[in-house]
Amino acid sequence: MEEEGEEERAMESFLKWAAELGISDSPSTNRPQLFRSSLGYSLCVSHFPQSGGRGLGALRDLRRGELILKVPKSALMTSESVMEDNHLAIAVNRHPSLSFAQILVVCLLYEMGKGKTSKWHPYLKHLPQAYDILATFGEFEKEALQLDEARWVTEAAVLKAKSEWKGANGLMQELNLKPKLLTFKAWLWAAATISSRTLHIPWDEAGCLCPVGDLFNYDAPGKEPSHLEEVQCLQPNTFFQATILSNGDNTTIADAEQLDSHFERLTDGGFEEDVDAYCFYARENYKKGEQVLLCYGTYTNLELLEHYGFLLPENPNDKIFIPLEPDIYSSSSWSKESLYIHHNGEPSFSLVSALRLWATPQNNRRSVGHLAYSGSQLSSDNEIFVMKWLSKTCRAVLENLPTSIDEDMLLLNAMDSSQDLCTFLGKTKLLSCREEICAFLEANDLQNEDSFIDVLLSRKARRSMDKWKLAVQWRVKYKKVLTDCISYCNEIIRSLLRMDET
Ligand SMILES: C[S@@+](CC[C@H](N)C(=O)[O-])C[C@H]1O[C@@H](n2cnc3c(N)ncnc32)[C@H](O)[C@@H]1O
Repeated sequence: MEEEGEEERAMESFLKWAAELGISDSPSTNRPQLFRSSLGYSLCVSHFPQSGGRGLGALRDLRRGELILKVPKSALMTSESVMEDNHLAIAVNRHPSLSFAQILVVCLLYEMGKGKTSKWHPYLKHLPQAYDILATFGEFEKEALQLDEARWVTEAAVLKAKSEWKGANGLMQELNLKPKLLTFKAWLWAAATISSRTLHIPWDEAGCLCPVGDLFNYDAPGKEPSHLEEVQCLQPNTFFQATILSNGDNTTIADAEQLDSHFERLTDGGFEEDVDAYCFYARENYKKGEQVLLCYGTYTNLELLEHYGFLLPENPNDKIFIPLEPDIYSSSSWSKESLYIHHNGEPSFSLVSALRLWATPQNNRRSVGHLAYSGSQLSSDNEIFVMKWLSKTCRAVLENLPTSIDEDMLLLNAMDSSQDLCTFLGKTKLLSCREEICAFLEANDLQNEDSFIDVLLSRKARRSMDKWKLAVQWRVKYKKVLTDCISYCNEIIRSLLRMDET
């Protein structure tokens, strides 16, 4: 309780600091609460346990397209703004081979090293202490992903982080960073902060850290109405419209064009040169109390895990890849990346087309190519062969995995309902994934029976379990897509056989 009160007070002082920098969720520049808090008119900081934890809630009904938050350029933490510190700028310039991202990581660590004297101290204090992006996964959590595709992505992420850290080491030594800030652990923390919190800016490909603006949790794209609906939906009194229409006669073509270009970026947000600020707009209508979300981009669940350390239970942009024979890739001109299965189990247009061609005798492929590329079935026999092959391949992948969806679900249940290690071990005693549980204990130095006396998990073990849980959630989603694909194929086979009979 006391802790909560303290957290609230700390957040209040952060929002007051943000207001002093001109960050505001109100269109009016002379509202009474100015300099008291940057929020309070449209948004408030709240907790949403099911979708992202700390986030921003609507303080009133919000209309799609309405400006809800503005963060002036001077409040953004970018490499450029941190390098106003001459000592840092001179040192960075001596290392021209570093990437934009490496420079921003060093800037963040450098600023952390300043402690209370940093201009951004109130902001830095509120950053998460730990992250779950794939680069932070250890061997155990990587193995728990079970699928090669995911293990490779994890391995590559870890290697990339290590090599970027090593590459920036010379600069960090020159800057005399405290030993704690020179470690790979500190680098991973800063790199994960950059990966999961930066917003796009036109002048630096590493992006910017945006106080308050980085409190929006993620919503997947894909359900926005068309532009036409957007126009109808906008209220004439929104701050956004007031800003552009105040420039003059709203019937001029120039204004109409300006309006069009504004519609392009209406949902979510972006840096706007004309107001020299990052502006955020409501991406849909929100009722008072609902969480206001931001779309960071289009990501599969594996990409969300890689860059942001979470996944969506229902992700309309999820896709999975299955192992395909080399002949399949070479029998058509579809790219490898286009041959996947959608989140709902339907094979992609290109995958079906490629399989139809591959299942056609080589000497006939030329004559049916135009049909296959336009998405037509080639024949009932060809279609049944393709669907049977796809269903068999999905089943083989499922059978080769060490655990079933049901076992994974039991494991997830045990994780969710156990407060301590003894309970967890009791609940998982009869599960067939004993090997995996032993690997968790080993990875966290918990094999010794004595460690069970201390029933509460160490911080390290709790962090490992959080990542383990994400890995299991990811593999369950993968397996569900395979199962749905098998059902989809079987349904098509059944309907084709019925048609053949009649
Ligand atoms: C830009 S921050 C958003 C604010 C963040 N929740 C905080 O407390 O600072 C992005 C991070 O929030 C979390 N997050 C955002 N959207 C989420 C969602 N829909 N489900 C679960 N976690 C989410 C992830 O940890 C992600 O890396």
